[in-house]
Amino acid sequence: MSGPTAPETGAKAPLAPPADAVAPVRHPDAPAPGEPIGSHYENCFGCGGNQPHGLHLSARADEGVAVTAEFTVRPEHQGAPGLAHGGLLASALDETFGALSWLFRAITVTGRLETDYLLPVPVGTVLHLSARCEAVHGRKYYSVAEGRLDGPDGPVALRARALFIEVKVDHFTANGREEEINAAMSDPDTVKATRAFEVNP
Ligand SMILES: CCCCCCCCCCCCCCCC(=O)SCCNC(=O)CCNC(=O)[C@H](O)C(C)(C)COP(=O)(O)OP(=O)(O)OC[C@H]1O[C@@H](n2cnc3c(N)ncnc32)[C@H](O)[C@@H]1OP(=O)(O)O
Repeated sequence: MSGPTAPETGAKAPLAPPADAVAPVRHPDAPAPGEPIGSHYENCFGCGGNQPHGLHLSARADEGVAVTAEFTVRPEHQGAPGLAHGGLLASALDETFGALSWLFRAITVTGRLETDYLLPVPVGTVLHLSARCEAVHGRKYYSVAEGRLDGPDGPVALRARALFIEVKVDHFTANGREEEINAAMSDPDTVKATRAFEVNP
C-alpha cells in the first residue's frame, strides 16, 4: 500500500521569490483602499453568504497590493473544545490571500500555503487578517499574511506565506462539477466578477 507523498523539493518547493521576480503592480481599477472586496461566489466556503457554516470572511482593499480581512470564529469552527481548528484557520488565510487577486486583477489559485500557528484562537475571537503581495514571477504571485486576535494591533496568532498561480476562467469551467458551473454562469454577480478579470488580462 502506498502512503502520502511529501511535497516536491527543488524548484517547486521554496516560497521565497526568485532573484528575478518583480514588484507587484496595483491595477488602476483595483478597489480603493478601505473599499470592501465583495464575495466572488455566494457558495464559497471562505467568503460566500450562502454557506451557513462558512467563514463569512469580509475583505477590504488596503494601500499598495494588500488587503485586510476579518472573520469571527464560531462554535462550528472548533477543533479542540473552545478553540478554532487549525485547517480552518489556514482556510481563512487562503481566502485572504485569494482576495489579493482583486488588487492585481488576475485570477489566482493557491499553489502552496505555509502557516505558522503562534497562539491558540478561541471561539468568539474576531480574527484580523492582512495579506500583502511581495513579488511576481511570470504567473507566480508570492505573498505574506498574518492574523491577529481581536484587533488590527492585537497579538499575532498566525503567520503565513503563499504562492498563488495565475489561471484563466477555463481552470474553473474545465474542472468544476457541471451543475455548479452552470448555476454560477447563470448568476449575474459571478459573471460580473469573472468578466472583470477577462477584460483586464
Ligand atoms: C465559472 C465560474 C468562474 C468563477 C470565477 C471565480 C474566480 C475567483 C476564484 C478565486 C478563488 C480563491 C479562493 C481561495 C484560493 C483557493 O482556495 S484556490 C483552490 C485551491 N487551489 C487549487 O485548487 C489549485 C490546484 N492546482 C492546480 O490547478 C495546478 O497545479 C495549478 C496551480 C493551476 C498550476 O498548474 P499549471 O497551470 O499547469 O502550471 P504549472 O506549469 O504546473 O506551474 C506554473 C508555475 O508555478 C509553479 N508551481 C506550480 N505549483 C506549485 C507548487 N505547489 N509549489 C511551488 N511552485 C509551484 C511551477 O513550478 C511553475 O513555475 P515556473 O516554471 O513558471 O517557474
